[in-house]
Amino acid sequence: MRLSGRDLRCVRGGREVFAGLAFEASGGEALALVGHNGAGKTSLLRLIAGLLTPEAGTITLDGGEPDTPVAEQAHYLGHRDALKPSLSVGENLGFWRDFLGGERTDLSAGIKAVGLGHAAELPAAYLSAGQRRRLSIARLLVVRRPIWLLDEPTSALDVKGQELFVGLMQEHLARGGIIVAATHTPLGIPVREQRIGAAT
Ligand SMILES: Nc1ncnc2c1ncn2[C@@H]1O[C@H](COP(=O)(O)OP(=O)(O)OP(=O)(O)O)[C@@H](O)[C@H]1O
Repeated sequence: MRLSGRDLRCVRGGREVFAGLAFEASGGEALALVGHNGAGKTSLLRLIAGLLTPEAGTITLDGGEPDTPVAEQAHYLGHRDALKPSLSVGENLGFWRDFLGGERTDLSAGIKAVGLGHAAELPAAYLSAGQRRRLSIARLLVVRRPIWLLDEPTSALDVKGQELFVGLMQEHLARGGIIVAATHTPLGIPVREQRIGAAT
């Protein structure tokens, strides 16, 4: 499997963020997008996730589902944890599983995998920042998609949470998955760096 972008141009608020951008990531590989604040790392993740439309260029996934858009073969873990505060941890995860079209599998394994087994019944409104992030990460586990798009994924995670997430990323890569991450800090796994924008 290979995810690639060719000659991508991104414009936001009438301003060109980048142009002529190319990238490539193969199955089992993690690509770390690096660059200064405002260089366009989040914008590139959002282009791949189908949340922004490129002004030019193409994004393709060779070896994926040919009739399914790339965006629907990717998970996007953004800055904000999209949770419904009045729903419990388990209900939030169930909502996402159904929304993302996953099979109606047991959610408890996903909840336990991110260390939230003790909080499954708790409303999301009561979760700490790190717990919210853990719940968002559980989404990646309950619906399997080959591409993980991660925007500063370890922010808010404590050391234990970071170690746990490293293990989950390693498992994803070992299954032939692809990770593209925007990060200012090391991810904790081997990565290939892709610079966005000029070095400063
Ligand atoms: N909704 C928006 N409307 C207009 N411009 C935007 C919008 N969102 C982002 N931008 C601009 O697009 C540019 C790229 O932003 P982006 O968030 O992709 O950068 P980044 O490399 O992820 O930065 P950081 O390291 O600070 O997270 C910035 O100049 C930003 O101001």
